[in-house]
Amino acid sequence: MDLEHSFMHVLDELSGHLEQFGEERQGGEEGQDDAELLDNDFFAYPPANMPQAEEWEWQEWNKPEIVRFTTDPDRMLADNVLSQDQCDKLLELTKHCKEGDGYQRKAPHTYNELFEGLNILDAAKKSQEGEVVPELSQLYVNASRRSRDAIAKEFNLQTPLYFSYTHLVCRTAKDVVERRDLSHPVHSDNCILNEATGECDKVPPAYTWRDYSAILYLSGEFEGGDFFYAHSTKDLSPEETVSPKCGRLVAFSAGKENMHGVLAVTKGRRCAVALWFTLDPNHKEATFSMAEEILHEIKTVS
Ligand SMILES: O=C(O)CCC(=O)C(=O)O
Ligand SMILES: [Fe+2]
Repeated sequence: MDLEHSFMHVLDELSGHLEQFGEERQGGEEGQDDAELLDNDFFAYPPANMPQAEEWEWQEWNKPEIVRFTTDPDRMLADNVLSQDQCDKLLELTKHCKEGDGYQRKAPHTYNELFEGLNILDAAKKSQEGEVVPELSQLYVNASRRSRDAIAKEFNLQTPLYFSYTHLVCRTAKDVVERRDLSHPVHSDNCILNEATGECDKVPPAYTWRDYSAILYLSGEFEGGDFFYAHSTKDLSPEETVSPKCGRLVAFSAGKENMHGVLAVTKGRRCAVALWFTLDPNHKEATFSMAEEILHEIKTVS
């Protein structure tokens, strides 16, 4: 076992034991200093008094790198959250995305691109029906959890961060020569912007319970499609742009302090896992646990 793997092994054990609160931690590889491992580890989060993931397959995962903390404490960016192989597998899963999925109301996306999605429960159900290899849906779950844990740790959250909606999405350029539109107009994820006044009202039909948002990108093999933060609710021009690439996670608090959008995807297909989180247990995504249960059942039966 190399160092990275033995390290992950120790954490694997640890996560299992933390789950049963108060239980003594066991094991650790011979010759390694546990305290040091914990100090150095990106995933010493969540602390013992918070809910832990049930089955967490650490071994496959690289250690992510926080590459940039902008001057804004409400924003983070991490690379290496997924390996190339994991991105490729999730891209394989995007073949099951459905056009327009996830938007009952008028979708905000441009007509000049095809928008497709697959939510976490539909992915698990497809595995149950034998349409999708279970490993792919499990990877979708694990990648989402890993993103959630990274965000909670980096934003130093003291209460649990719950999934509120999880969506594997792709935006594919159509054959349109001149584009002046955005792939996704500037918006906030929990309030409705009134462009005339610059007010962003945190009232229904906005998803007012969303506290944090994240996008985990699966590739950079397309043209256009940069994510950007706008200056403010009154100046929607890009302040800071981020180019998607495999394993890059962008995350931010979901309010008006982080107005954001996506530049036009002018060529190719841009896929990502879009994640929204809440601190309010009443708005916890029930479908996430349902997906986990289905996948657990599949594993137990097979
Ligand atoms: O895909 C992205 O980079 C951002 C998408 C977004 O902001 C959203 O779906 O609310
Ligand atoms: Fe958004």
